Formats: sequence, C-alpha cells, structure tokens
Amino acid sequence: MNLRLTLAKLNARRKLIKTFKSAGIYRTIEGVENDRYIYPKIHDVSISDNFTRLVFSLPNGLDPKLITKNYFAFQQFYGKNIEIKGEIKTFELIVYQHAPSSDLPYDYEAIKPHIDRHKLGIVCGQDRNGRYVAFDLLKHPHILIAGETGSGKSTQLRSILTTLIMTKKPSELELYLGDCKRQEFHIFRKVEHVQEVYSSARDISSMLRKVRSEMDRRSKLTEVFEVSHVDDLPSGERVPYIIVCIDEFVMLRNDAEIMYILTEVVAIGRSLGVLAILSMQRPNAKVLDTTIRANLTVSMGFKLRDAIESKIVNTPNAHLIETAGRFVMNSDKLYELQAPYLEMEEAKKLLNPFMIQKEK
Ligand SMILES: Nc1ncnc2c1ncn2[C@@H]1O[C@H](COP(=O)(O)OP(=O)(O)OP(=O)(O)O)[C@@H](O)[C@H]1O
Repeated sequence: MNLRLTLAKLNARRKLIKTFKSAGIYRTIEGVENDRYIYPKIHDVSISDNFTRLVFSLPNGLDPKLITKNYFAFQQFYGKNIEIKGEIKTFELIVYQHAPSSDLPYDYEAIKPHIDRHKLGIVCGQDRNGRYVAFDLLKHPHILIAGETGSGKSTQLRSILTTLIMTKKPSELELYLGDCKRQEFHIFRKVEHVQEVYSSARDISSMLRKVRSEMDRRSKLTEVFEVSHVDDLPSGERVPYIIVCIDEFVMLRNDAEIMYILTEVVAIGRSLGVLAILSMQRPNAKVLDTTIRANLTVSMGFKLRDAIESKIVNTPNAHLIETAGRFVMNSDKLYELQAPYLEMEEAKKLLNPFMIQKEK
C-alpha cells in the first residue's frame, strides 16, 4: 500500500479518536486507581477520490443517541461535508470532499423508480453522490418540514405533493390541505385527489373533524375485521391513504381542537392509513413539545435561524446551511440532501392532467 495513503488513513483514524474524546463518546469503567475509558472500535478506514469512510462500533452499553447529539463535534473535526449512517451499534462516518450540488431541477422520470419501491413513497432529494433518497411514509409516518423564509420548504412540499399525485390514483390517496399562508396550495385545489384545501382556522378545524370521523370509521373497520392495519382489510373494504398536509401549522396553535385532532392523527393515524405532513417557519418548542413532536418520525430541517431551532427540529446544524433547497433530514439516520427544484408554473403543468371540475 502506498505510504501516503497509509498515513492519510492513520490521520483519519486519529482524528476520529480525538472526536470521541472531545465529544465524550466513550464508556468509563471506574477503577481503584484510574478510570479506564473504552472508545468505539474503528473497524475500517477507506479513502477514495471523493470521500473518506470510517466504520466504527460503539462499546456495549453506550447510548447510540450520543452520535446524533454530537454531530457538531464531528463537523468541528472533519468540516461541514459529512454524513453519519448507522443506528444502534455500528456507524459509518463519511467525509466528503465537496458539498452537494445546489442545482437539482425536478425530474419526475428520474424520481419515479425510487418511490415506486414503496407503498407511499416520499421523494426527499439527492445526496452528495447524486443518489436520490426516498422513504415510505407508512414506515416512517408523519413529517415535519421546518425552515426560515426563503429556505425552500414550500418548494419541497410542492414537489412531495405533486409526486404523490402523479404516482397514486385518487382511489388510493386523498389529500386534505391546510394553507395557513394562503400562498401555496391553490395549485392543488382542482386536483382530483384533493378533498379539501382551506386557509382559515375555522375551515381547517371542520376539515380535520371530517378526518377524525373517518379515522373513527376506520378504527371500527379494523376491529370488525380483526386486522392491525387498514392495508390488511378485505379487498371490498380497502380504503385510500389520507395525507393531511398543513403549511405553517404554528399559526393554528391557539386552536385547541385543531391541535387535539392533529395530535390524534400523528399518534394513531399510521395504522389507519392517515398520515401528516406539517411545515413551520419558526420551530417553536411550545408547539412541538407535545405528543405531536414525539410522533413526527421524519424531520427535514432547511435553513434554520440558530442552534436552538436545529435542536427543536432534531436536525443538527441545519442553522449552518447556506443554500436554498439544501436540508438536513433525520429519519433514524441523518442525511444532508438537496431538494428537487420544482417551480410553481412547472408544477401546474404536471398537475394539469389530474384537474377536474369541482364545486366552488
Ligand atoms: N430545491 C431548490 N433548489 C434550488 N433553489 C431553491 C430550491 N427550493 C427553493 N429554492 C429557491 O428559494 C426560493 C424560496 O423557496 P421557497 O418559497 O420554497 O421557500 P420557503 O422556505 O417556503 O419560504 P416562505 O416561508 O417565505 O414561503 C425559491 O424561489 C428558489 O429561488
């Protein structure tokens, strides 16, 4: 092996041990004279043109959440362009040479194969290697999208909803949309999948009451047919998935009934095929410090204002993002992704075939 590569690997390994030390990622065994520290074990270091990859595993008994909590320490040592994969014991730290591309025009044909693998595929964006990342909303139910004004969260909502509409039939998916800023969802109003689009708290409240009574009905159906998920109902009883999507839902925080129903949706909706996507500009611990937060299993943190907001949203370092459309996603794993850019006019064109005449 060439000497330069060996040295580079040794350096990367040393830096990782320093990171563990400075972030307190180790187990302490208290001894009579001296305490002993057990650090994670580094199994492999590989270096390619574009990235360095380090694989390590935690000593038994060490809380894996320490890794996500100390994401900043990894960035302090390795720079901003890193990604950490892994869940319980074994993790991969990938240190990239370059930031992800900031130019990713929305391309339905390129996205489709990635979401077709899932029952209810959600397109997220591309990672640094140009790979699309998508997930199944049924497996990771309920999404929080946060970001300050101009960070790209409405564009992301638009791309997620447009993609869902293009991939699912109206008999498979129903959308209930709350547009508190009255800016975003008008383009979906006439789409066949869209049951309702409302802006005022009063209307959104009555829309959510309908969703709740549908949840009650589905709950009874699952009891009668003794199944644990609506997908397992007999074919004659199958129901479409429902997605409740509310842009800037913090504006509704004073409406107790709305918050109550949203809490119910995120707490029990999954097995009933009722899922939520909520967005907010200013993450607010009061609004999120409830059952709602605990049940939103995916967070997408676009540019946030400060470290406190990044912490509330659970997307470390989202406040350090500099580019619109870039975000940190936390769905068990952390990703840094670039969202597809879908302009309003382009979305309208894509939605055109799904428009129907509706009563006012
Ligand atoms: N995925 C993207 N790729 C490149 N540029 C983007 C992307 N998303 C958004 N932008 C740029 O950022 C601008 C603002 O985007 P967007 O309206 O989605 O932000 P926002 O966070 O929803 O802001 P607001 O809360 O004010 O509505 C867009 O007009 C566009 O120029």
